[in-house]
Formats: sequence, C-alpha cells, structure tokens
Amino acid sequence: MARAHNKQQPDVAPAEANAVISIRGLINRFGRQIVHDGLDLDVRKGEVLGVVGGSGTGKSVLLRTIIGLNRPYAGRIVVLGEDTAAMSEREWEALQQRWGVLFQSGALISSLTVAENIQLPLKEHTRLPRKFVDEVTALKISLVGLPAEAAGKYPSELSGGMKKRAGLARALALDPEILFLDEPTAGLDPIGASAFDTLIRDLQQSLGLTVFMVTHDLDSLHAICDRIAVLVDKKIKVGTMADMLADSHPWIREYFHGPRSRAAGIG
Ligand SMILES: Nc1ncnc2c1ncn2[C@@H]1O[C@H](COP(=O)(O)OP(=O)(O)OP(=O)(O)O)[C@@H](O)[C@H]1O
Repeated sequence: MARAHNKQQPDVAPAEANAVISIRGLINRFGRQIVHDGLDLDVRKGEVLGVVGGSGTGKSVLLRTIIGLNRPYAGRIVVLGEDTAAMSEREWEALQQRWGVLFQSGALISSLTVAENIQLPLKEHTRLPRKFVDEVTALKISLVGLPAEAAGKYPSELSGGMKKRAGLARALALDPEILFLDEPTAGLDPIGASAFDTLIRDLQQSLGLTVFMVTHDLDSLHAICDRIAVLVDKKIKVGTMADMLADSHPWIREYFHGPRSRAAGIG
C-alpha cells in the first residue's frame, strides 16, 4: 500500500479544533498533470461532507490519498490526530481500522457470501470467537436494512442496492469513526438512491460517524450533507448549500443553479 512519506510543510494554517481529517498544502500530480495544487481541507467531527467537482478534478484521488492508496507529491494529512506521513506500519494498520470505505461498485468478493465478506475485516483485524463474529455479522446485516437471508447469498444473487448495503455492512464491520463513500448512489434508481441516502444519514446519526462522501448526486447533497466541498481550480472550496448558492465561481454557479439542480429542488 502506498503511503505518504513526504516532509511536513511549514507556515500552514492550523487544523480546526474539531477536525477529524485535516489536509494542508496537498499536491497530487501524475507526470506533468497536476490534479491538486496546494489543497487545504478540514473535515469536522460528526459531519456529512459531500465532495463534488467536475469529471477528472480529483475527487477519487483525494479520497484515495486520505486512505493511503495514493501517495501525494506533497502536503500534510492528519487523520484522527495522526499525521499519516509519520507513522510506523503498525500505527498505520491501527489507524486504518478506525475508518470504513465503500467503493462505487461495493467491491464485494464474488466468491464469498455476504456474511463472509462482512467477516473479512473482523477475521483480519480481531481475534473474536466464532460465535461473536457471527453475532456481529448478523447485527451489521440488520443495521444496513438487509434481510437476514442475505447472509448466505453471493454478490451475484443481490440487486445493485443490496450489494451497496452489503458493502456498507462490511465498511461498518469494525465500528469505524469515519465512513468514506465513493459515489454511493451511482447506479441506483431514484427511489433506491433516496433510501440509501436516508440509511447513511440514520447510521451517521445513530453511530456518531463522520462521513466523507464523493458524489455527483445533487439529491444526496441536498438531503444529507451538512457541508459541501467543491473541487475547483485544483483546490477545494467548502461551505453550506447556502454558501454554494451564493458563490460566484463559474463552475459552482453552473452546477448549483443548473437544470439538474433545479430538478433536485435546489437552485
Ligand atoms: N494512478 C493514476 N495515474 C495517472 N493518472 C491518474 C491516476 N489516478 C487518477 N489519475 C488522473 O487524475 C485525474 C483525477 O482523477 P479522479 O479519478 O480523481 O477524478 P474524479 O474527480 O473522481 O472524476 P470522475 O468524476 O470522472 O470520477 C484524472 O485526470 C485521472 O486521469
């Protein structure tokens, strides 16, 4: 797994006091293409942050960088108080267990049942007795609104929405503090997407999660996000929906006042 080992940067703004993720001066580049150029971001404890931006602006790269799947060119990333560039492998492994990730596809292993998929992180990172693992699995399955019978099914036997829920159950297996979601409602019909939004909001509130959600879905932004982070000009602008509606940046205006946003009851 790629990890950041770059130098800390001096003279940067301090992190917000209640930030669970704090990013300063992040630069990501691939060859001559600069994706992020001095990006700063604080994600507050207990918020649902929606991350939007045009295609190719680096939403997924940002998520992947925070969780250590992409090594940044420069910058400082502090997650749950830990500087990710200054950690031993053991500390890094411990930190990874404090977040869960749901990728767009659900990323379930097709040869394993739903229960076995959910049990993977439990078996990898804990030494819980078998009976307890089974109990936790059943609890997570019910938490995400899947029927108990789903436990024995293979991913190919599930609908798109059920696969997402199973992926979410796996992301929640280790009781994370932060949930990373990459386009969670992509591929779902509007009713399924809205139900998934509600589920995320309910879980966030009942479990006290901080949610970092990359999305294109204006309905989701409107329905469940406390704040919105927009990737523009290789940096990030953060604010409430009201802030975004008042912003004069051309892309932000177009996005939040365009026809799709009016359809979502926003612009
Ligand atoms: N491993 C990589 N090697 C080279 N270029 C990459 C790599 N990963 C991402 N990129 C480039 O970085 C840019 C940002 O990619 P990213 O997937 O983060 O965009 P995005 O904002 O999530 O886009 P979309 O909304 O279309 O999914 C793109 O131009 C992409 O081609």
